[in-house]
Amino acid sequence: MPSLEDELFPSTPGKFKIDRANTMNRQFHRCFASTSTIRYFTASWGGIQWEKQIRHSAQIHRSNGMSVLVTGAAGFVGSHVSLALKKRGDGVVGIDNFNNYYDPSLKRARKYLLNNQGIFIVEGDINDARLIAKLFDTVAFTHVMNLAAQAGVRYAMENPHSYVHSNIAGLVTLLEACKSANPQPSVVWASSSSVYGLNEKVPFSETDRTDQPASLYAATKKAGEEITHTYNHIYGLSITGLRFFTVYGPWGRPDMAYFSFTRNILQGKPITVYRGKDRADLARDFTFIDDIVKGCVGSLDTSGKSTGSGGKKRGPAPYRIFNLGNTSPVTVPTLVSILERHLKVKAKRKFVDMPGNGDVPFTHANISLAQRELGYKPTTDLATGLKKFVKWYLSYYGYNHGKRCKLDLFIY
Ligand SMILES: O=C(O)[C@H]1O[C@H](OP(=O)(O)OP(=O)(O)OC[C@H]2O[C@@H](n3ccc(=O)[nH]c3=O)[C@H](O)[C@@H]2O)[C@H](O)[C@@H](O)[C@@H]1O
Repeated sequence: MPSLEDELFPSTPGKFKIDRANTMNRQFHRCFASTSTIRYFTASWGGIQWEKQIRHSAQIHRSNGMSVLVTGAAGFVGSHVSLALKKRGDGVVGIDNFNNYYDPSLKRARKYLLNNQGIFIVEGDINDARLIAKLFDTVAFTHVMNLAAQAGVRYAMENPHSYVHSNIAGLVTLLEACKSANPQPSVVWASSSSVYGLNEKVPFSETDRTDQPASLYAATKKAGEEITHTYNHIYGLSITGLRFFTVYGPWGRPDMAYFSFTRNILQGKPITVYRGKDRADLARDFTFIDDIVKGCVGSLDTSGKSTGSGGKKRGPAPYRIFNLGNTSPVTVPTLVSILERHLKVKAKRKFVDMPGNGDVPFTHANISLAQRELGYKPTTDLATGLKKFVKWYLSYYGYNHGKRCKLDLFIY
């Protein structure tokens, strides 16, 4: 029988001790920032004690291990990847700005779990060049896993500047630090399936055109692919960009459809199901978090070295882009039916024509390149993955046999 921690963080085989009482005592407040202003929390950093914690967290506990700076470490993918790396003995230091795009208490809960495993998360923004430089002064990171980003396709119409802030300006600040670091780290970062935009050729291959983004979000991710290319070309940074396909699972993002549908279904509220042209169902190549974690770790393991020093390229370095999908698209109405089955509650569907807000009708990944180069092989179908998500959701938000439990807020 799987342990509680395996259920909470299924991507991390083995035993982590988790304080059950504390991780359960949490209430959900809101989905994401209701105004167009994202709050970026600033925190103080530096000092002997702080540096000691960073070094301790970055310590490697296996031969040929790596020390990885994970940005967005309190985020969905970031927290899972950090734990998986730590678990196998790599050194991990996290950074996260804990913004309020969605309920920050969920990010705090993830941080709490990571802290319990000896992972230190710096509260700060990747736009803070002094902070990033300080981190590189303190630790010679072998790898950077950049998962800090402004996510969400439709929110880009509400708050376009937050996408430029994190996905472009923040990325450049981070790459500047990487290029100047000695030794330079290898960089793996999160792009998105949304770069395929209006591409109609299926399944989507890495060589397909990506010059027709349908949202500003997609445009900033595509810009990231071009920006990282220049750092590879000029400075010799080893770069791997991962095009994630609608990642879902336990500890996921409340702004995503599977998560908000679950909440509404349980609360007896209607859910809005978008439909495409001629009332066609929309479909996504939903990919389970454990599979994504394997793809991220495989990318770090095969990244190859950066070749620059003193800010100068000394030879060609790897530049790679991979699809990380499931190769098995599922329609949104089917997603809803699976949730109904797992929740044992009927959804109140409201069908609406897809608004022109950046959505694309379908995604479908060709993963043969990742399979060949990374040994990437997704193993979780949507029904199985959603079952794990629902189980986590019910325990995290304190549902008990259909009834909402009254729980205290957890104070960190
Ligand atoms: O893979 C990706 O590239 C992207 O996947 C997701 O974006 P999306 O696929 O739009 O995921 P959801 O927001 O969860 O939407 C899933 C599907 O549900 C539909 N949907 C969404 C919300 C809603 O209220 N109703 C509804 O039918 C959407 O149109 C879409 O077809 C993430 O939110 C992005 O951050 C990520 O980069």
